[in-house]
Amino acid sequence: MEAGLEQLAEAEGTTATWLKKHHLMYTAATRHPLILSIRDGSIDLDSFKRWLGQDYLFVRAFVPFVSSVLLKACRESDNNSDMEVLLSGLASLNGEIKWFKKEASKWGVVLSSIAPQKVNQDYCRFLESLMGPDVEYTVAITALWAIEVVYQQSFAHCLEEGSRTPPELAETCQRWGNEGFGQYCQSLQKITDRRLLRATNEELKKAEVALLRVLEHEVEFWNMSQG
Ligand SMILES: Cc1ncc(CNC=O)c(N)n1
Repeated sequence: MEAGLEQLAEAEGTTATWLKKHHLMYTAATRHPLILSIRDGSIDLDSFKRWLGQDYLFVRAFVPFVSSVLLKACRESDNNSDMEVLLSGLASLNGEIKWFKKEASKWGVVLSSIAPQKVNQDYCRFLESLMGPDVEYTVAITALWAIEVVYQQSFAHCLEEGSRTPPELAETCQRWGNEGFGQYCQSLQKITDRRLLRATNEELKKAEVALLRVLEHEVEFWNMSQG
């Protein structure tokens, strides 16, 4: 088993069980050819720029989604530290949007003229479907954890020993591959596992489906960026 998966499995929570059960999908999302091409230095820079522009639009749509999870936590959570974890995640998106703008200008990507591609629209629509008051906190936080952990595991892979990530892409990999973001993902995973322990069978089903949908959307997002 890979080091990343082993680490996640240590907690032995429901999320770890699901990642093992769906390891093919999980690996497809976290070891996508686009990520492997960053890691081995063969990345086509047009793919990177396409990803950058589309991901900026995604992150703008991601902000209201994270806010909606924060709102659910405030209303439904049995543990008041959840709010602090989610608030820190929301706050870091402020710096992230600024970073996208700076990074785009560095690469000559004009963000104002980028239209979302269909795959991106579909993913954003999926986020919207999770924002309603009818969606349980447990289901929404499962999706949020999955979205974040895919990026954390993908970009951390590009920073591991032996990777040949081009220096001009190091900052991008650091953004999601850094230790702090890893801790944030672990906090989300702990919250998710705690909620899943108390979930009804129906909620468990919905949460597992949400995880799978996230993994599918993430694979599609990388595919779209590769062109
Ligand atoms: C498509 C996608 N998935 C996950 C993330 C990571 N979350 C926030 O930045 C992201 N930026 N884009």
